[in-house]
Amino acid sequence: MSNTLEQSPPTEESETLIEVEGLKKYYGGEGMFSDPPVKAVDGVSFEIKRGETLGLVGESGCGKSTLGRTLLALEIATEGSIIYDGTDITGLSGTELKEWRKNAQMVFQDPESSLNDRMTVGEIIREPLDAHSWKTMTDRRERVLDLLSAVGLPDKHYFRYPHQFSGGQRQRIGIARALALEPDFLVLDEPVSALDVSVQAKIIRLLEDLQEDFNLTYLLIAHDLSVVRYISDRVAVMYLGKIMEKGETEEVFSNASNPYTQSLLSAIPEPDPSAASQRITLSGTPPSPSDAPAGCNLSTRCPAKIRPEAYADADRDLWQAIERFREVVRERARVALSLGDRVRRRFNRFDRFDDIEDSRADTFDGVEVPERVDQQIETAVEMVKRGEPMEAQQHLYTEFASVCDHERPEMHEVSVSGRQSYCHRHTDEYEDVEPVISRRADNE
Ligand SMILES: Nc1ncnc2c1ncn2[C@@H]1O[C@H](COP(=O)(O)OP(=O)(O)OP(=O)(O)O)[C@@H](O)[C@H]1O
Repeated sequence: MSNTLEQSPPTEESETLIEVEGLKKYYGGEGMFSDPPVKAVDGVSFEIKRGETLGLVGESGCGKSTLGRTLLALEIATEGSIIYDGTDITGLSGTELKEWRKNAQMVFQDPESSLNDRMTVGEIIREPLDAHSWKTMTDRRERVLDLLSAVGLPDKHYFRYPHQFSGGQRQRIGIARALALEPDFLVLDEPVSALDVSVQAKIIRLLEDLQEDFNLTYLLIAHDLSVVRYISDRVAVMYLGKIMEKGETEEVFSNASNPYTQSLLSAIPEPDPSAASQRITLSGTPPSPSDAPAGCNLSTRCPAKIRPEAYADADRDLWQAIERFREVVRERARVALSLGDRVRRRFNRFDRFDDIEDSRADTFDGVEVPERVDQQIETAVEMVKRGEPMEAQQHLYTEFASVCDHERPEMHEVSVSGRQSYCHRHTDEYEDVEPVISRRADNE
């Protein structure tokens, strides 16, 4: 690589480049009569050290891209701080923000749509330099040529158009453009997931080489856990806007502590079928980020959920049916009743929720239901039928809820290297995650 790409001489630097504290990004919900906000990122804290790669994993919709965009100040944080090299960037605006933006760039998932097909490759890579009036036109042209060579593309591509290239080449162009202003930090948002497997390996190698050459710091967002494991120094696992576990990559992959991480990792196919490990499934579907549970975010699906004393030894199928039924009632409680509904309710003529009987039959089909449970369910069903689903929800909550439903866990340190996990079970008061999950898998 030529001298024009050299970084400025090292100054006295702290080891941490980015420190995020209590960061939230909510969409909507500001108006008095508006729907509740979408809590895409809901209070996350972590740091990224200079020159390292932090992998960010989690199911689709858990808030990874929003977090990445907020770190680049492409979204305005709702709350919390992002200290970048000593400066809180959530307070920047105008020229200060424009100036700061040189430091941090994004590489997008889809090289098909992220490049402007009407511009030549040279213009695409040069655009950020033009926007920042970087040096002279001749310097800019030279820099683009250096960047092309840095990402493994020949000079002759300068005057071609993106549609003339393969997916891998287009991603190289995207990377060159992201590097144009000599950033220290890149958010790589699914940088290889749209590419063929053979091309993926080459792009990953390129990203590694560039990181070393320019001492780059990466946040790597990816759903392919093997890519994350390969390239990341540390990993953060997200679920419904929260970080559930974070720590050194190998530790998280080989010895996860959080029930969510364990479930996510158990879905990776085992290369050696004889060593088949247990698949840990989460029940139900993820709640909406505009209606997250009040306690632990995972409480509606957790395979290691703490149960109230009276149900500690309940059969797994029975417990899952109870949780599912609570979800059914919760859904009914979300339905806004019309004026007519409310009048009918007043005159005991309300029948809109009579189908709750069918839902109950479906949910408990084939499950042996003890009398105590049956009575509680019956009371709740009657309440729902009367048009009082919120009361039914509260009734079930009183009988079946635990600390997981009503209290947010804390981040607990779970290893000597400082790995942290967000779960009530990491306190002395409760049994550890592991034995609970395996006992429940054996159906107790
Ligand atoms: N501009 C927006 N306005 C409203 N809601 C949004 C906006 N952007 C994202 N969301 C919502 O925020 C939540 C998190 O979305 P986000 O794209 O960050 O998740 P993700 O983990 O990156 O998902 P994926 O892996 O599918 O890209 C989703 O429920 C999404 O619908």
